[in-house]
Amino acid sequence: MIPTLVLVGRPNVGKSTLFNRLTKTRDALVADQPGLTRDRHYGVGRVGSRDYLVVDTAGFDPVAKDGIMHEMARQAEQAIAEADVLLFMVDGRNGLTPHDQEIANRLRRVDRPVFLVVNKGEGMNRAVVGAEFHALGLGAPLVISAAHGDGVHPLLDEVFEVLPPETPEPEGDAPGPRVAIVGRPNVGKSTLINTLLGEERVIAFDMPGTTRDAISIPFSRNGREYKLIDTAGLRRRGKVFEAVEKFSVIKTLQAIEQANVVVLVLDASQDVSDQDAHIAGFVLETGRALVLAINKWDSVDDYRREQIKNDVARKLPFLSFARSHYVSALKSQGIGAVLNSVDRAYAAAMAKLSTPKLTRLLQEAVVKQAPPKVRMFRPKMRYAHQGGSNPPIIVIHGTGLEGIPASYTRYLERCFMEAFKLQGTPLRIQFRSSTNPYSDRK
Ligand SMILES: Nc1nc2c(ncn2[C@@H]2O[C@H](COP(=O)(O)OP(=O)(O)OP(=O)(O)O)[C@@H](O)[C@H]2O)c(=O)[nH]1
Ligand SMILES: Nc1nc2c(ncn2[C@@H]2O[C@H](COP(=O)(O)OP(=O)(O)OP(=O)(O)O)[C@@H](O)[C@H]2O)c(=O)[nH]1
Repeated sequence: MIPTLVLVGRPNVGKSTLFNRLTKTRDALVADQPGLTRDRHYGVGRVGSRDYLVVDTAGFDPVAKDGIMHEMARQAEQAIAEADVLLFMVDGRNGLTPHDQEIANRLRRVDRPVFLVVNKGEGMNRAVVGAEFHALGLGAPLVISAAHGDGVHPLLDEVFEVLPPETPEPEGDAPGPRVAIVGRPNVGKSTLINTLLGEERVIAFDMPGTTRDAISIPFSRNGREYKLIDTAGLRRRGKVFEAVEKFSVIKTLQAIEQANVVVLVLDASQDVSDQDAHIAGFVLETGRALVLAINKWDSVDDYRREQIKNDVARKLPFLSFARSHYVSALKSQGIGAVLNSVDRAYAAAMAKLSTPKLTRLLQEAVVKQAPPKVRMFRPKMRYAHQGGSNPPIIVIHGTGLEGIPASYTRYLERCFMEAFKLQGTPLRIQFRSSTNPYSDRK
């Protein structure tokens, strides 16, 4: 399971600066997508081969009793409860404040590793800056500069030191794609899961009391196998499944990370909300294959149906690669079609793209439309090969590729998607430029 790092600290200590730095690595993989707004509080990052989730609990105030501050505190509490590691940030220039003390008191009761991170330490003597924070009783202060990046890698090294080593995917246990059913509260996820699992043969199911970070539930339908990733701690009660935990953004994001294919459930009776858009944006960032299920179709009239179709197209334009289905989880309508699209999206996500075909398509695409000149030079693309699956990654080699605009990258994406008929998965293009223009002339 992807580990979760949660940033806490009073306002202005530099949490969002560190958040941006910790999530920059993976962001860079997603070409600028029109309409995509990122959730500034949840992100993914990678160091070496390890992925992690980062949560910024901006505005966390442990003493707020009501109002918006109270609501934010509640969310921060949930994040703290679900964290694998807490990064408690303080401001090395401002020194220790009573507010820091309060947060420290709260964090001392947490049974998870807490790292005391002293920010804004650039150009200062680390031992001196850190000294007064020893008094917080949260271990040795780690002095960093989030703005400049100093000390951030050593911090991550220490974090990964205390985390359990990466467990390989439990492959081989059951065949078929891992599917995550996600969406904001009340859109009908549990109903959909019950429709899927209730009717179908559930091959095996772990009963209560099993591990916290289980579990995928294998099931089969029409002779095909799937593994449903459990986002809410499902428990079987009689014939139906019940979620033991309430909606959790962190669990949702972890499920997306673990999935091969995500089914994003939207509620046809409601407009697309920021929360829908943020979950959708996260799916795109992780590169998972995607199917849209617009649920509660039974409850809306024709006028509303047109409205919601337009709303989805307008607010989630970056999901146009995914197939949409209009379903009723309650009445079990349209569910088979969703699973057919899951199969297709999975096949596309895992497609094998041959080097000769990729290179030929690349050359054809360039002939049809050459990349724009960057300063004086026209980028030269020589060949392409596949660099990964789920999402398929196409690596293009050549010279002068650094300045290729996102719009041209999207043009190439479209060419490849059409030629290989890749429906339901995003595609990533990476450029490898040789600095020496002669080096790859054989
Ligand atoms: N000198 C210095 N300033 C920094 C550093 N990191 C952040 N800052 C500055 O500190 C201020 C607050 O940074 P933010 O990242 O917005 O702080 P925050 O903790 O997210 O604040 P809230 O969103 O209010 O919770 C900004 O003006 C940053 O430019 C650093 O490493 N050194
Ligand atoms: N009319 C109609 N109602 C539905 C449909 N699917 C779900 N509902 C209703 O929507 C409500 C929420 O459904 P849930 O399945 O609990 O939604 P959820 O997304 O799991 O909600 P959380 O557990 O809060 O995340 C319930 O009252 C369902 O009966 C549908 O296809 N049509």
